[in-house]
Amino acid sequence: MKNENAGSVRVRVPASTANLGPGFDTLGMSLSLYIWVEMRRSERTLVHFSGGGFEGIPADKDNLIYKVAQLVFKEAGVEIPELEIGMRSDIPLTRGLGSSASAIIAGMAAANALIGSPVSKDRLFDLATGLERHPDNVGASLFGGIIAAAWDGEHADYVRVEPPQNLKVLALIPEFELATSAARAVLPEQLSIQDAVYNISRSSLLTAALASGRLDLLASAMKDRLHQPYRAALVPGMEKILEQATRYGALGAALSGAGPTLLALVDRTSSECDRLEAFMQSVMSENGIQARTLWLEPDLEGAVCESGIHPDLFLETIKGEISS
Ligand SMILES: Nc1ncnc2c1ncn2[C@@H]1O[C@H](COP(=O)(O)OP(=O)(O)O)[C@@H](O)[C@H]1O
Ligand SMILES: N[C@@H](CCOP(=O)(O)O)C(=O)O
Repeated sequence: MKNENAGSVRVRVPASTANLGPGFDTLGMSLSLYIWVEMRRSERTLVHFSGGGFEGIPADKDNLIYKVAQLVFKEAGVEIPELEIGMRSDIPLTRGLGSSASAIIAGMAAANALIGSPVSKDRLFDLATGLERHPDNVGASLFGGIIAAAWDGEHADYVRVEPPQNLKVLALIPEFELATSAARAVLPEQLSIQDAVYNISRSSLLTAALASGRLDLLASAMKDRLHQPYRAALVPGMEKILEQATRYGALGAALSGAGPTLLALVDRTSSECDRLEAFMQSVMSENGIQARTLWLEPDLEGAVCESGIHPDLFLETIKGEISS
C-alpha cells in the first residue's frame, strides 16, 4: 500500500487544568482529554476540522495553529509559508481546560516535528508561554504531569512533578463559555499582604503535597484567596461546590483555570465517586446551569508525535472524502 501519510506529522497534546486553586499562573496539571494536529507542506494553505467543537475557529492563515507553526519555522530559520493542517479535539473551548494552550503546543510541536525537531522542548516552552502567558497550562500540555513554573516575561523555569498514582479527576463542565480574558478582567489589581501570604503558603504546601503524595493535605492546600473569590460570581454554584466537595469525598476542589469548569481531585480507591458526582451535578441544576461531568486522569506524556494512520484522522480521511 502506498504510504499516503509520507511527509506529514501528527501530534497528540493533552488538555490542562491551571492554578489547582492557589497556584495562580504557576501550577498546572495535564488531563486525559486531547487535541490531535496533523501537518504537512502544501501548495496552498488549507485547514481541516475533523469532528465538532471548532465553531468560529478560522480555517485560513489566521488560524492559531498556522500562526504558531510560522513562529517555530522562524525560530529554526526555515521558510514554509503554505501548510495543510488537520485537527480533531476532545477539549472544549473556553471552559478552563486550556484549549488555547493545547492548540499552541500542538501547532508548535507539529511544526517542529515537520522540520526534524531542531527546536528544543525548553525553547518551545518559552515561545509558547510568550504567547499564552500562562506557563501552568502550556507546561502541563507540553511535558505532561504536574508543572510548577515561574515566567519572567522571556523565560520559564519549571519543575515537572509526577502525579500521585491514586489521583483521579472529576471535571464538571458547564455548557456556557467563559473566555479567559473575561475571567481575568474581574481580578483586583492589588491584594492585601494577608491574602498574599495565604496563597503563597498554600501554593507551596500544595506543590510539596503533590510531590510527596500527601493527598490528605489537598483539602486545605487547595484553598485560594487570589482569584476564585473574585470569579465566583461568574460561575453560579461554584462557591457551594468548592466549600462542600470534600464532604462528598473529594480530596480537594478548585476552579479549573479561569473557569467555568470545576474540578475535584479524588482518590481512585474512594467509594464516594458517585455521591460526589451527584452532588456537583445537583448544585449546577439548583442554579439552572446545564453541565456535564467527565472522569479524567492526569496525562503523563504531554505532547507526543504519533505514527501510523489514525482511523478518524485527518488529512488522508478528508482527502478521501473530497475525492470520492
Ligand atoms: N484548535 C484551535 N485552533 C485555533 N484556535 C483555538 C483552538 N483551540 C482554542 N483556540 C483559541 O483559544 C480560545 C479559547 O481560549 P481561552 O479563552 O483561553 O479558553 P481555554 O480555557 O479553553 O483555553 C478559542 O476561542 C480560540 O480562539
Ligand atoms: N492561570 C490562568 C489560567 C487560564 O487557564 P484557561 O484554561 O482558563 O485558559 C488564569 O487563571 O487566568
